[in-house]
Amino acid sequence: MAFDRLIDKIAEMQNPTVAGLDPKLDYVPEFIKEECFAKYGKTLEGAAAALFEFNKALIDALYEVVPAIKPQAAYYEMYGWQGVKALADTIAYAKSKGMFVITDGKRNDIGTTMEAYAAAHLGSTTVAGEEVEAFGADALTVNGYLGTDGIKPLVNICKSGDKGIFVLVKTSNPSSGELQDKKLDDGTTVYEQMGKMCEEWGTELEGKYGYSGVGAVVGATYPEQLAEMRAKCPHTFFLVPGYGAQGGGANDVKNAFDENGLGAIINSSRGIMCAWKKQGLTENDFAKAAYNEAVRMRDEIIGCIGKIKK
Ligand SMILES: O=C(O)c1cc(=O)[nH]c(=O)n1[C@@H]1O[C@H](COP(=O)(O)O)[C@@H](O)[C@H]1O
Repeated sequence: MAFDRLIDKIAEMQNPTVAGLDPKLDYVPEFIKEECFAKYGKTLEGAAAALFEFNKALIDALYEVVPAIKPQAAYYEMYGWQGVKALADTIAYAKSKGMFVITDGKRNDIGTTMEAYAAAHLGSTTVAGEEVEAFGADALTVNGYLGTDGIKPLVNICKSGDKGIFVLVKTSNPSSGELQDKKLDDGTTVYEQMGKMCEEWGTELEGKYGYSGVGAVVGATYPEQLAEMRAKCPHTFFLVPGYGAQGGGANDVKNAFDENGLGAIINSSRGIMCAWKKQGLTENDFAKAAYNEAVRMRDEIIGCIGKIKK
C-alpha cells in the first residue's frame, strides 16, 4: 500500500515532511530565467524550462533529507502545456531520486470523468492496447464533496496500482469553516462527516501500519481540529499544509501525529522554495537555503513529537 512506502521513507529519514513545489516564475532566480529565456525566448517554453531547472535544483538539494514532494498542478497549468510538461518532468525526476510524489490537483468529478482523472494521475491510460503511464504520481489530493461516485474510481486504481489519495477534510484557508464547520442534524460537523467517509473508503485499502490508502487533508492552521480528527480517524493518514508561510509551526502540527510519531506528513511550499529570503542569502543560494530550512523544519517537528517509531 502506497502510504506504507511513504511511512517507511518517513521513518528511515526521521522526517515527516513534504516539500511543496509550487514554482511561480517570480520565485525562480534570475540566473536560471536568463539561461532559459536565452534558449527558448520569453515564452511559455522558456518559463516552463525555468520551472523545471528550479525544481531539479531543489530536488537535488532535498532528496537525501526529505521523503516527498508535493507539486501543486495550478502552478504548472498557468504556463500552458509547456508548464504541464514541466510537471510531468518534475514528477519523473523526483521519482528517479527515490522521492514519494503527491500531485496536488484537488481533483473531483462524476464517476466516469473521475476515472479519467484517476488514470491520468495515478493509473495508466490505454493507447491502442498499450498501457501507458501519464503522470505517474504516488498520490493525489482530491475533493470528496461529490461523494462516493467521485472517490470509488480512485480507490480501485489505488488498490491495483499501489497508490494513495488525500481527501480534503478541513482545509487550511481562513474561510474553510464557512461550509466545513457547519453542523449537521446529528450535531457533527461537515468536516467530521468527511473524515468519517475517509475512514469508510479506506477500509478497502488497509496498510500494514494501521493507516489506509485514503488519507485526509487537515490544515496546520486548525490545531484543535487536527487533534479532534486524529482521535476520530485512527486509520486515516493526514497531509497537513499550512506550516510556514500560512503561520503554522511545530506546536500546531504535533496533534496530527499518533503516539509513535506516525500518521501525518507536514507540507511547506513557499517556506522551502523561498527560504533564502529569511536566511540572509542571495537568490543564487536558493537550493542551499531550501536544504537549511528543510533540516530546521524536520528538527523542529521531531523536537516536538520525538523519534518516529514504526
Ligand atoms: O491540498 C493541499 O495541499 C492544500 C490544502 C489546504 O487546505 N491548504 C493548502 O494550503 N494546500 C496546499 O498546500 C500548499 C501550501 O503552500 P504554502 O502555504 O506556500 O506552504 C499549496 O500548494 C496549497 O494549495
